[in-house]
Amino acid sequence: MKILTAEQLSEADKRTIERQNITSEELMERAATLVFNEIHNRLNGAPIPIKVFCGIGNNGGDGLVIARHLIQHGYHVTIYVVNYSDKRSDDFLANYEKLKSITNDWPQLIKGEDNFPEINTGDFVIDAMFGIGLNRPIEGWVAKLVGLINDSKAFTLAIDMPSGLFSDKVPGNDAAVIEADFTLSFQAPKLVFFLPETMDYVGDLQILDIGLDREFLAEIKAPIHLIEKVEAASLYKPRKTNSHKGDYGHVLIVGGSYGKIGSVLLTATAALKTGSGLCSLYIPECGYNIVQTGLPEAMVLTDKDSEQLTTYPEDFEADVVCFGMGAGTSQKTVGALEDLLNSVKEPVVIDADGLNILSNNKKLLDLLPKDSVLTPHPGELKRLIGEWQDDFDKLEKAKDFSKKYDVVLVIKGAHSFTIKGDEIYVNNSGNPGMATAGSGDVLSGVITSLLGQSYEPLSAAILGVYLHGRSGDFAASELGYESVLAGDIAQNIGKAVKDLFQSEMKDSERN
Ligand SMILES: NC(=O)C1=CN([C@@H]2O[C@H](COP(=O)(O)OP(=O)(O)OC[C@H]3O[C@@H](n4cnc5c(N)ncnc54)[C@H](O)[C@@H]3O)[C@@H](O)[C@H]2O)[C@H](O)CC1
Ligand SMILES: [K+]
Repeated sequence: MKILTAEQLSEADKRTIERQNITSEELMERAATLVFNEIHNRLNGAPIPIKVFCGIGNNGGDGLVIARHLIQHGYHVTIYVVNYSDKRSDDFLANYEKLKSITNDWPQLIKGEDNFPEINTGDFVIDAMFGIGLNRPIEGWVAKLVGLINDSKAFTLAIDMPSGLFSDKVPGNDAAVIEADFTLSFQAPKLVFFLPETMDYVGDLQILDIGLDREFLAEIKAPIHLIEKVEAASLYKPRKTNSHKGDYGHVLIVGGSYGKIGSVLLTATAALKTGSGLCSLYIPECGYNIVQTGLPEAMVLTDKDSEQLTTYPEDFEADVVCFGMGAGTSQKTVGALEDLLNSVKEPVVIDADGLNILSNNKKLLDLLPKDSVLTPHPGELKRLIGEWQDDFDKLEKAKDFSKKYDVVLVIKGAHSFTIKGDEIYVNNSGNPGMATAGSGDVLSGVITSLLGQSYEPLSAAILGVYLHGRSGDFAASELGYESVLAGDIAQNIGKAVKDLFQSEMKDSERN
């Protein structure tokens, strides 16, 4: 799904009005009615106090439409007009008028702190103050009202965007932003819903298809995509009936050191579970028995050093090589990576200590084969690309890095970001149970396996990240977040692959 900017959405709005020959008021009615349906489906007539806070623009107009439908269906609704300006939009005014025919309870006008209502924890708050039209931080008494809503701990549903959140920048420290429990957003997700600095304001997210012009949406150039099941499934390459293990790649996993042999075991397990035909490991001698016992399906070669990697087996023929997990950063292991990069011409996967070695020896970056996949977590990324001011700046620096070294970057996080040049793919599978030791080693194994199975590097990264998250979702639905171990993620890869072609999951599997 394309992630769009506020400008692109406003343009889509205009085109829709032209091409569908409808008024903007009709579009607002359509969008806000969909929101009402979602609320009604969930509340099912419950007599809880609903407080709708409407701005004076079109986000406020949406709020008025939602309130009208709620009142008509017998809900206990109080409407507040947050009068931060007297310049009301036409569609706001039209819907303000429409209220007259259905209720005698006129909206309460808030012009300052004196008009603030009491908000109780048990209230249901609808935030329709600002949407994509916010163009400067919320200030003064409106900011205080945002604080009052947040402090109330009332369940808060944000319409289109939590008020105070911009679509294209991170709000400053101490900025007033609604901390929504749920956000119902129109037509396309906005980037800030997925960035570490802003995602917490959004709560649970649902995108409503409000029927904006299909042709326009299909044509519009969007360098940022949200990756969900359909997008992941479109990358998948089915297996041929008439095939053998040689068709699915031979991966070589290079890593491990004394006390950290488990990492390579996890990577190798994940590679085999993702479908690699053959899996070999190159590890220090101390890991030989551990790997041979723990994973009989894998083949093992050992370095002459018993505790760390010092060389790379140059004439070993593998389809893809992965380097780094548990390897340590000793000078001898730097030499091993240098040997590897001097002998391998196909894209490699570099993770963990492999990334730390690259950060400490920047000249090695120039040896990376084109389209190699690097999978840093934020700490490793900082060492690679330097400090950033905020998440938008981070993405710019990451894009520059990807272009400079011609590599695919996977920035791991709650929503992992896969970056190649100017293209960004935001992953939407996974859960907090996956924040556990070895989870990244499993991811490297999945991506390496896909590369070995002839997936293009970018596709291998995007699909690998999605499958890894989805495997974690299956593990968490069975075990609970706290009990998910990295090995459980690897054990569920098969379910994640099968699930690519199954329709929506049952509620019991949802996290
Ligand atoms: N795009 C769609 O698919 C649809 C969107 N709808 C809704 O419309 C809003 C956007 O409405 P708009 O009137 O452009 O902006 P807002 O309501 O977000 O803001 C109103 C107005 O406020 C001024 N302003 C901006 N920042 C501040 C500030 N800090 N303090 C005071 N005033 C401020 C500015 O002039 C804005 O124009 C979208 O989010 C949807 O909810 C349609 O209803 C359906 C289709
Ligand atoms: K809002």
